Amino acid sequence: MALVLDDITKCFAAADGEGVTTALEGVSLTVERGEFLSLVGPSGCGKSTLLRIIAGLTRPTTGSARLDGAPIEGAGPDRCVAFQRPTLFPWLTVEENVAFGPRMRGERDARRQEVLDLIDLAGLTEFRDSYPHQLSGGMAQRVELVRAMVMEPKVLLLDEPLGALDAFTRMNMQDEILALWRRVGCTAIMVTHDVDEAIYMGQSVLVMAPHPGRIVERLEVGMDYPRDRTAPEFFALRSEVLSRLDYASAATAKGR
Ligand SMILES: Nc1ncnc2c1ncn2[C@@H]1O[C@H](COP(=O)(O)OP(=O)(O)OP(=O)(O)O)[C@@H](O)[C@H]1O
Repeated sequence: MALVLDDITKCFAAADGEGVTTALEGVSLTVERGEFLSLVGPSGCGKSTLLRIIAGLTRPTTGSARLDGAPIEGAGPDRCVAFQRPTLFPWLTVEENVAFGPRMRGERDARRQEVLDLIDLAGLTEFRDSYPHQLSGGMAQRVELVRAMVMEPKVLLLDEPLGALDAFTRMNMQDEILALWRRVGCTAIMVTHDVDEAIYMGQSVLVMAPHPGRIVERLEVGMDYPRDRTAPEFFALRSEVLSRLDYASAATAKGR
């Protein structure tokens, strides 16, 4: 079974109060269980709207979204979102933040070892008793990810999770996210503005265009992990994604 989006359209009232913004039109997509999909496209092409529909935070205007055959009708513990700006509870320690979900489910004691293991895997054991304000941006982002993963979601939605980090931390975090993804075995869908990151991490890269928001192309990466960013296949794929994005940017200019 899989995540299946079927001919989704999403319209909003336009910001000027007149007319309609078609954030998504005719979006059909199947993501197999355990797959890692990267999503790239110019600003306004509907990436976040697509994630929000999968998360169940927004309903499509027409079309349907299903996970393992069941319609997505609202938020649920089988889908977790990790945001660019960590949304940690400032009054809880790292361990308490990660254990928050299990605690709410009445599983705090039963899942304690899992919580500690994930904290360890994210390299945060030393900071288990620290508070969010004592962490660097990269560490806080790792806690955000681990906090989502400990819920063992079927689908992990990553909305530009590394956008706020410096280039060096970002590259390390890409490897850490991949390690966590493999460990948890969930489906991952990640929005990014960074083409290299999309290719380095995703098994496929979905390129979108705006006006109306739609899928232009789905490119299979077909390289083993860990990927070599300097390999000729990597360069070739980057050119391919960039040329599709050029097409998408031309659509942006036309829509303005
Ligand atoms: N709640 C809303 N009300 C009205 N219009 C909206 C709403 N949410 C999104 N839109 C519009 O839908 C379109 C797609 O927005 P969305 O945020 O999904 O794009 P995006 O690709 O994630 O952009 P970015 O890369 O800048 O985050 C945009 O034109 C946006 O203005």
